[in-house]
Amino acid sequence: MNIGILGAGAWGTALAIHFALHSHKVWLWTHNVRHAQQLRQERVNRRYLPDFVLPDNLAVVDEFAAADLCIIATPVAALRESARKLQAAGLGEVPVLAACKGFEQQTGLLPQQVLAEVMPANKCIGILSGPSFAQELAQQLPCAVTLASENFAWIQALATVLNNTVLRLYANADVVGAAVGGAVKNVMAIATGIADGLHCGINARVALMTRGMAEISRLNQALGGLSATLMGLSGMGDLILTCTGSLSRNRRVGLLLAEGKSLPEALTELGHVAEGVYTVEEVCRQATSLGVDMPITTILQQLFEGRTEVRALAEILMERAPRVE
Ligand SMILES: NC(=O)C1=CN([C@@H]2O[C@H](COP(=O)(O)OP(=O)(O)OC[C@H]3O[C@@H](n4cnc5c(N)ncnc54)[C@H](OP(=O)(O)O)[C@@H]3O)[C@@H](O)[C@H]2O)C=CC1
Ligand SMILES: O=C(CO)COP(=O)(O)O
Repeated sequence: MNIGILGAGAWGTALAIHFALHSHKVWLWTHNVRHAQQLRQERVNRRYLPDFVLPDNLAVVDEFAAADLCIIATPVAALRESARKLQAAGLGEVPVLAACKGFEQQTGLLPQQVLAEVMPANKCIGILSGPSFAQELAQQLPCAVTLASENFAWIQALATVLNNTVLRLYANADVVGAAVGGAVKNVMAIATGIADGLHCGINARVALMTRGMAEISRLNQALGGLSATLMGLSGMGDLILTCTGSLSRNRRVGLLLAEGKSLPEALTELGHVAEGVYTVEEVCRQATSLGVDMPITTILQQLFEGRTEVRALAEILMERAPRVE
């Protein structure tokens, strides 16, 4: 296939390298012209994914070229703008996947809903989600992810075409469930990072992950996603990876907060996007309007707004009234 990838951060670059190594012809675009020049000159993404050479069949472009599939791998905050650029370039009906995880701020839309708004004539809109650290995919280590779309015939065919011995793709028609799991697990990764950084122990980590999944399930149900999807790669799979894996940037933010860093300091030190930070506010807004109880997300919102301190989090969560499971 001819695959176009928007966003030359860690994830866009890893996907581009992976698909190029598996015989697809790939173009990679970044909004940052100087970064594009550096990529073309050195053939290595020094800023976001060092140590991996860009294969010859991967072109770093300034203008979008024709494509059979476009993948938007920018942060969610840049998804709408990137989709608009595709639409303006005449690629608005090319099959498209969002590879970012989160809710759009202000609108509260999930990635596939943003794409549908910007590209109303596109019949093939989906998301790529699931447990997948960029570093490991770039290394060509085995990985399994979810491709989800309301257009199930298309997404199933796409999963078959893209499937290879390194990346196994599972098709799913429940795009809401897949996107909710992918978005909110980042919030739980920040929470477990904090707990681990404060040496609360493994019991606490697993309690947060499990009760985190309970609150993700409540939100998912209220938004119309299926609970079965949360048992899969884009739900439980990505929750486990991100809450326990040392490569997770969201988990790292939690660890830095536990060290006493402020949120801006933690994000500067990270140098990458941590979507959970932006997801917290939107999830709280939706949870309130839908009447969904999300105590872990709510406590993080209080922390980010300076209404509580990192050392008080465990006590606040543990002091809540007993509930049934
Ligand atoms: N890294 C990973 O392992 C995985 C990440 N994801 C998801 O992929 C998405 C991207 O993450 P990741 O690549 O890791 O992030 P990074 O922080 O590594 O890179 C972000 C990239 O987005 C670019 N960008 C920022 N603003 C814009 C904009 N307005 N228009 C176009 N591009 C922009 C940045 O460019 P510049 O800095 O030059 O401005 C940079 O190239 C996130 O939603 C993340 O959750 C999903 C699975 C795995
Ligand atoms: O989504 C991811 C892996 O599936 C990446 O998580 P982080 O953004 O926390 O690194």
